[in-house]
Amino acid sequence: MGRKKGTAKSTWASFLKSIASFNGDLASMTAPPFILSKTSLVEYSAYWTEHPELFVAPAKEQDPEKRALAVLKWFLSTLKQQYSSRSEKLGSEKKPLNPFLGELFLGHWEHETAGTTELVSEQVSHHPPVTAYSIFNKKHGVKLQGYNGQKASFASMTITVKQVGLATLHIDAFDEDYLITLPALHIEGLVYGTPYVELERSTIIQSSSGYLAKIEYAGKGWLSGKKNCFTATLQKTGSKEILYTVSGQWIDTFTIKKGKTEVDSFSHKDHPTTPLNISLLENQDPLESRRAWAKVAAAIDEGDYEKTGLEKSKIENAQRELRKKEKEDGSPWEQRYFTSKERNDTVDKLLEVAAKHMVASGVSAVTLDDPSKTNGLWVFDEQKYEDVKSGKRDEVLKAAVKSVEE
Ligand SMILES: CCC(=O)OC[C@H](C)CC[C@H]1O[C@H]2C[C@H]3[C@@H]4CC=C5C[C@@H](O)CC[C@]5(C)[C@H]4CC[C@]3(C)[C@H]2[C@@H]1C
Repeated sequence: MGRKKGTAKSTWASFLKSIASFNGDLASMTAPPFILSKTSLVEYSAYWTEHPELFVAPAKEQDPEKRALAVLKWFLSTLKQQYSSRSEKLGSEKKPLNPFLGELFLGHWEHETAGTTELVSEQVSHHPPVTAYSIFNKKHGVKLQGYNGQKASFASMTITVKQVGLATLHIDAFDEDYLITLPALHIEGLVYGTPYVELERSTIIQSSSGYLAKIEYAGKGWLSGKKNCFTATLQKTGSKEILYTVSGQWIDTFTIKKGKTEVDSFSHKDHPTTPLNISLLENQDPLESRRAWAKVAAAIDEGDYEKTGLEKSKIENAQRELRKKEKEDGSPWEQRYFTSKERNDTVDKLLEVAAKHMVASGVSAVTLDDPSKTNGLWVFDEQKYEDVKSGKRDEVLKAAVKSVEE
């Protein structure tokens, strides 16, 4: 794009000055055009399963300890795509498009051994922005669902992001659940104009079968001056005995040890990701992300930032009109695939076991998000999903789409 180095430097410098007056709402930041990504945040749910073979591996483990280890290995394999794939593909972290309420991202992965893995991702809240997702592989009976939002702050030239939300994995064959908490992150490299994500503090995976994994994240100058490092341990509920330790870089290679013996390792260069299949734009529902943002994406590709702004404000104004109308009619927007609940006994039970286990096994507490304090828990509604598929909700959906398209 026709951007002279000089202008970029000055726009980036004025951008950094603007962040200093940051109010915590990432979406409201007007980032300079070259940092804008044409990808909407609603697409980020796909990063959980770009290695479907690892996602379904736990369902094949008869031994509960090895199953818990397989879940930890899958989780660790998702971090590179989640937090570093833009830097890798685009040269730096980018600012995603801020999804509108009801925005959808639907797709599926086809893998020779894992079979079909389906993705449903929906922007269930706009103020504050919350994305909910359900990813399931029927052949192996593995289901992941979760939701996330972000609380951001800015200090000493660094944007720090605390993630709000959580994920739960269910393995049908063993009727087993895993609670997964989300890492905090900060954006490094802002001053140099090449921002990238560094994860921080720690997260846990607590299984209903009584295994607790804890992952501690660290950046440069911690392990060996390398960035994006972590160490992880797997323990049995209440026991101080460490069953496995995992360490390395989540953007590259990590090894799994039982005591001093290396029993497994994972390296991204040996594990290419499986591409996600999504429908052609003309076959997509008007609320599907890439169809809805097509004009904005084209303007960003052309480097025509004026047109980008114009097309973006068209979508944003239509949304504001819609909210106003819903308020007048007293008919608030209805989420298509997800329902908000105050409590969910699976999550409550796992949060309780995790908290007890961390005390009993001397694991220093991590921030266990109590869902009720984070504007409710968003759960995938299988009935809503089947009704949409069977066409039972066509009338409702047509009305919703019509209101957006007007
Ligand atoms: C807003 C100021 C601005 O544009 O600064 C420019 C810089 C690109 C830094 C801010 C943006 O950095 C992006 C990184 C995004 C997170 C990356 C991965 C995930 C994991 C996923 O499962 C959930 C979403 C999450 C947490 C992304 C949230 C949004 C982040 C922080 C983008 C920032 C706007």
